[in-house]
Amino acid sequence: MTRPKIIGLTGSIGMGKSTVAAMFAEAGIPVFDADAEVRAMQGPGGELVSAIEAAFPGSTGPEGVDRDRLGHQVFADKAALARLEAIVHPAVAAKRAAFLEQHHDKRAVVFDIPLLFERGGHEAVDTIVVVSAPEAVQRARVLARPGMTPEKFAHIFGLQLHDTHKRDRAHHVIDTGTSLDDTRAQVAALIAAL
Ligand SMILES: CC(C)(COP(=O)(O)OP(=O)(O)OC[C@H]1O[C@@H](n2cnc3c(N)ncnc32)[C@H](O)[C@@H]1O)[C@@H](O)C(=O)NCCC(=O)NCCS
Ligand SMILES: Nc1ncnc2c1ncn2[C@@H]1O[C@H](COP(=O)(O)OP(=O)(O)OP(=O)(O)O)[C@@H](O)[C@H]1O
Repeated sequence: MTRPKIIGLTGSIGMGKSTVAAMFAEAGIPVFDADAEVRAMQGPGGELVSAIEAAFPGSTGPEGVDRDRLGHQVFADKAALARLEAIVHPAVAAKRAAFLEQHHDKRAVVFDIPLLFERGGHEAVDTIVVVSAPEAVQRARVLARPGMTPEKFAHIFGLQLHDTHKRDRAHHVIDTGTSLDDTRAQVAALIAAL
């Protein structure tokens, strides 16, 4: 059976992955958004809410998981983060398989996966695209987000494979340190080349 070419899209915090994923979607390529799937499953009535409440008592409410609160708890505690990942990642993998099934007749799809290198999965894609920007740009973008602090950024930064290593292992790098138009042109050129 033929299947679509799978483009694995990844990049560290604030590098512009979601923005670039939206550019692929605009170009007509279906995008599996791992973060969005997680948010939906953690949202009101979401399928992971009760398992997360059981593992992290008090972390959920009528609106589902309180992500800010849970984030503060797990980003500074590797064992707690591993427990959360053990709940979340198998559910994401199931959604990804269903997405692939749904788009089995397409020529290409994008898997937007923040932790593609860190948690494996890069073997399961046909080509790896890393979004990257200078560290100062990354830092400025992230610190401009509501609720972000230098400490939280430092914790998350330390949990992720360094951008240099991601770029070394990429088949293609999209530079987001420039203008949005320039980035969109890079995405268009990449789609044409693939
Ligand atoms: C802990 C949670 C609730 C915090 O949510 P919050 O909205 O505050 O942060 P957000 O999800 O936007 O993440 C902020 C940054 O941290 C990164 N990040 C998220 N989870 C992880 C992780 N397990 N390891 C390393 N970095 C991570 C994201 O890629 C992003 O760059 C949420 O990140 C979560 O449920 N994480 C576990 C699931 C997971 O691994 N998701 C990412 C891949 S699917
Ligand atoms: N050339 C560019 N390419 C991509 N993003 C850009 C560019 N110039 C500015 N930005 C801005 O940088 C921010 C990147 O955020 P985005 O949510 O896409 O990052 P992310 O890598 O998905 O983050 P996270 O991993 O934390 O979820 C956006 O606010 C976007 O508008």
